[in-house]
Amino acid sequence: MARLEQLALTNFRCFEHLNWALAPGFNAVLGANAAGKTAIVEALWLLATGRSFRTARLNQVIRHQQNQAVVFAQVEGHRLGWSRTLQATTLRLDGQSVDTQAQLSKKLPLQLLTPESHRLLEEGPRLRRQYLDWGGFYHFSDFMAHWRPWRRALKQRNQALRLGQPLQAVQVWDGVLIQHGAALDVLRRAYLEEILPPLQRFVGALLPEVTASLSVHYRSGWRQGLTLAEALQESAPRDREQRTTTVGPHRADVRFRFDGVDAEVALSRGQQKLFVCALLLAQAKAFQQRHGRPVVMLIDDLPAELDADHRAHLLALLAEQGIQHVVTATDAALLPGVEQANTLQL
Ligand SMILES: Nc1ncnc2c1ncn2[C@@H]1O[C@H](COP(=O)(O)OP(=O)(O)OP(=O)(O)O)[C@@H](O)[C@H]1O
Repeated sequence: MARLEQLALTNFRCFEHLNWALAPGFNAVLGANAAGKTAIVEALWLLATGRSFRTARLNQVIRHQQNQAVVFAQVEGHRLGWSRTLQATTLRLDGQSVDTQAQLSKKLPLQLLTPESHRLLEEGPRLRRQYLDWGGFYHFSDFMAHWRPWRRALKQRNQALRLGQPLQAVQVWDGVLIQHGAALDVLRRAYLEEILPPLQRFVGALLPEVTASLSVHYRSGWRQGLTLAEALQESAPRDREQRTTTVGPHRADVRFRFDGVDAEVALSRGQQKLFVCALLLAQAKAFQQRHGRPVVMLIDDLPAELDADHRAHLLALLAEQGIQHVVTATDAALLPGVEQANTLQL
């Protein structure tokens, strides 16, 4: 069972030292405002993804007047470490330095729900692509073998366009871009097809009052009916004019509709949050089916915008799916079933 066993923080945000042993199921973090609940969720997310959902400037996580923040976790016996000095980030796995974030991410499949999670539906496609690529990364062993060269080629091509280099210097990247970009598109489509049945089931369970039928609309990032090669050919004059690559998997999107109406319009804010839960649970299910072990789910400020019944329902679903979860709240009374949880009181 995928299990986060221990978390230790040193000079991370408001914590000088924190050491917490986690339980396999329900873990609750309780504390007043500014006690550091979100900091705990942030630390785990940093370890698993290399990114903070609060800031792009990672130095901010270093405790004031200190010069290094360290996050350590034990996951299924593996020791994962992330540390940040004012100059650099260092990653460690089982005592050895590692070069890529992906090596840590593979060991700690985390999902995150925060009071901002409805942005997945409301904002532009970037977060929805991240959602898709979280899936691709864990679901297909060759995903990174396509993603890395594709991303590098895209960066170089955009650089050539930005510098106004001759057509030849731009198109020299097209072969790699097309080969790996088209492969990514196939994987993203395949992943969506796989998560649709569990998504429909979880929507039924969490939003029983919604009778409208759900449909998923994927867009590759280039005009339908064209291959990526044809689309790049067609967009060449526009790319030169805009000095960037205007078509490709970096422009992909996926939209969710209920009876043809976009989810962010058809659903209330609370329902949107539950729908995002269903999206995460569908991924968790696909992960479990593929790897035979569950993900770990982080829920920061569960009470925000969910009423008591829906909170209870969501927690029951997580328990039923065998998903280890870390849930924060200001008050124990807001977390149904908290008596059975492993609780960290800040
Ligand atoms: N680099 C830092 N060094 C020291 N303290 C910090 C640092 N960054 C943030 N803090 C403090 O850490 C505290 C914890 O904030 P955090 O947002 O994690 O708390 P929280 O329990 O999630 O609060 P809320 O319930 O209000 O969302 C805040 O008081 C903040 O000012």
